[in-house]
Amino acid sequence: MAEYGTPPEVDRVAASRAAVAARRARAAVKAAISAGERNPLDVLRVAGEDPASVEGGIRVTEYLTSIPSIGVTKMHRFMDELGISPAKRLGGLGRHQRRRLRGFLTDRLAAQTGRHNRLVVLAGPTAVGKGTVAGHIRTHYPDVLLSVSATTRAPRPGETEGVSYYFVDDAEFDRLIEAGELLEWATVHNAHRYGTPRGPVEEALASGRSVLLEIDIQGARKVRRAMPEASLVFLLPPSWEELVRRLIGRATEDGPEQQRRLETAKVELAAIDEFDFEVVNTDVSTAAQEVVDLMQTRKPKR
Ligand SMILES: Nc1ncnc2c1ncn2[C@@H]1O[C@H](COP(=O)(O)OP(=O)(O)OP(=O)(O)O)[C@@H](O)[C@H]1O
Ligand SMILES: Nc1nc2c(ncn2[C@@H]2O[C@H](COP(=O)(O)O)[C@@H](O)[C@H]2O)c(=O)[nH]1
Repeated sequence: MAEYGTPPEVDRVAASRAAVAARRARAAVKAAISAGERNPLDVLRVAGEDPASVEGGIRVTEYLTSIPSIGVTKMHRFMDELGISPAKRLGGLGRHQRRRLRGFLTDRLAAQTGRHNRLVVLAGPTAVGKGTVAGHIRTHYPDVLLSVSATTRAPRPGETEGVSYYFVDDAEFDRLIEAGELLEWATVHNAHRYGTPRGPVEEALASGRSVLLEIDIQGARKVRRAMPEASLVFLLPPSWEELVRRLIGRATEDGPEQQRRLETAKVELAAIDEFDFEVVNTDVSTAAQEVVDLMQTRKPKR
């Protein structure tokens, strides 16, 4: 039977039905954005992760005009400013275009709600200095809440319960997950579980305080899903050699664990395009200042 194939008109009917279904699905997403039922930043995230998705098929022009308060005239101006061709679909944007569009919308939504990048996620490869930069912020910028994570790993010498981490056993970590008490959690370096307690973060944000999460990249992705308006900052080392030097110099892991972490670091560095901002940690206080600048109520530098 195979040599007979499908009659061309059957193919045409199937293709036109699929096109109608896709058009309807795109219209439904746009209607949900207009009605405020879907966060435009989340739609952009889905399109970036899967260009073949319904979200990926929406034209940028239609996407912008589905956002309340953006009419056709403003849309054309924004497209010019962002350097995006009117023919582009969300799933076809280059990484710089997607970042520019995301930054533009984050600032715009923040200006409308009066809330500016209050939740900042600091992530990056092992030993780049996330903990050091976050600690500097805790000491020098007391207005910022540095979230204290729960972890199943054992305390290291000098670490304090409730300041460094909440050190819990597996049963308690399971309970936290089941009770919905974690905003995100992940198994890091294939070893221990780490999670962000939801309560303190939500309370601080509700009271207008800025919050900093120092977490791994899987966690950053989960926060992006849960809170699309969060700003994701990727902390970079000045060089790969310096990263290795910092990991070995810290001497908190044995040789095989250092090797495992460096393998993970290579994968993590490849995720940089998913982030809104990059900060190079050459000098701790300069890097900390750059991160804090992203939380200020003025328009941040992108
Ligand atoms: N700007 C810097 N210049 C030189 N050394 C630094 C700098 N920032 C951090 N370090 C050092 O690098 C080492 C790693 O830093 P830190 O433990 O903060 O990294 P991390 O990113 O939190 O690591 P992990 O993800 O593995 O927990 C530490 O010894 C720290 O003192
Ligand atoms: N997803 C999450 N990752 C977290 C959290 N708290 C810390 N971390 C990350 O774990 C590694 C290892 O930390 P270490 O203290 O054992 O060296 C590091 O990359 C942290 O950023 C969290 O709540 N969620």
